[in-house]
Amino acid sequence: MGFQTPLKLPVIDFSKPDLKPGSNEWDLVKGQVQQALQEYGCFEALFDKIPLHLREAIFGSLQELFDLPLQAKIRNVSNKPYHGYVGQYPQVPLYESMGVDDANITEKVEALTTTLWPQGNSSFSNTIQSFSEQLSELDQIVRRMILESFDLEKYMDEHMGSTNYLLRVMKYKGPKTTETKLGLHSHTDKNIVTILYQNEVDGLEVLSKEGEWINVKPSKQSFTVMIGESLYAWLNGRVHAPYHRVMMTGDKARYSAGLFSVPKAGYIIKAPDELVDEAHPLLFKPFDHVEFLGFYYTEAGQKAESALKVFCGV
Ligand SMILES: O=C(O)CCC(=O)C(=O)O
Ligand SMILES: [Fe+2]
Repeated sequence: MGFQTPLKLPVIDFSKPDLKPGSNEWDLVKGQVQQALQEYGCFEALFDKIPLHLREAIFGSLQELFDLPLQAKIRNVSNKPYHGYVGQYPQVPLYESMGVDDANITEKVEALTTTLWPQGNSSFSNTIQSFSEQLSELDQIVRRMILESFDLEKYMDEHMGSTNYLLRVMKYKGPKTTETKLGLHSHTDKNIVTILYQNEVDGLEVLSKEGEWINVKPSKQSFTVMIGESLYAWLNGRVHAPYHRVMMTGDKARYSAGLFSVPKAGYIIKAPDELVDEAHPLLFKPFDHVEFLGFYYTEAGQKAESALKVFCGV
């Protein structure tokens, strides 16, 4: 029995100062992105555009938020599942999360902040908004690179304009045991691109195509970029949307923040003709993401191995 090196996600550096569309640097990184997304659907991104003080402030804000009394947290309600406050679920007792819709838009974040803190909390709203806005730049760089990789430049404006940003922030209590406990069950994301940022407590695991769980151990400067099923469908299967889960040990709480680019209601996700041919038959009929989510959260949707296939598979 040989010693096996644990699998690791690819690391891609977006910190180069001359990372501009058309530059050699850009094309180099673009190739790495395409390869990582075909193989893993996920990679670790070094991205230094978010100042250190903001990266540190985000965890203070998360702690302050989750320390609020339950009566305050449940005031954040949403008609979309997982966009409001989620917690106290018996299946995942360690997990708690709060969604901030349109987290890059000041007025939206301020309105939610006032719901949670009627007296206001400008440091919270500023931190959440700035973090989301600055991180959305990485989402846009990655998506621009993906579209270029598949020669889909002509869809760039439509694609970029078809999404909103949801910031979902998470707290996983430490289970205070030595054995590992489930923090968040295995799932694929349903959106376009997800970018995760976490405190020093690891726990995220991503399933490789070969069926092995990869422990994600990002550095302090790193973000984890992951493909969701809506992008997988739009690209007619050209990139992978990986299963992932959170497993917790020890007594320290894990805080994480995920910036999700989410297709707008009413926008029909339809694979471009350029990506459909004999070798690549159409995988999914055109669909509305919000209608798909509606199905995903029904009993049939939760039971299905692939809710998307059941909902609109060809
Ligand atoms: O907390 C994490 O790192 C992962 C969260 C996640 O997978 C999700 O919210 O979809
Ligand atoms: Fe996820």
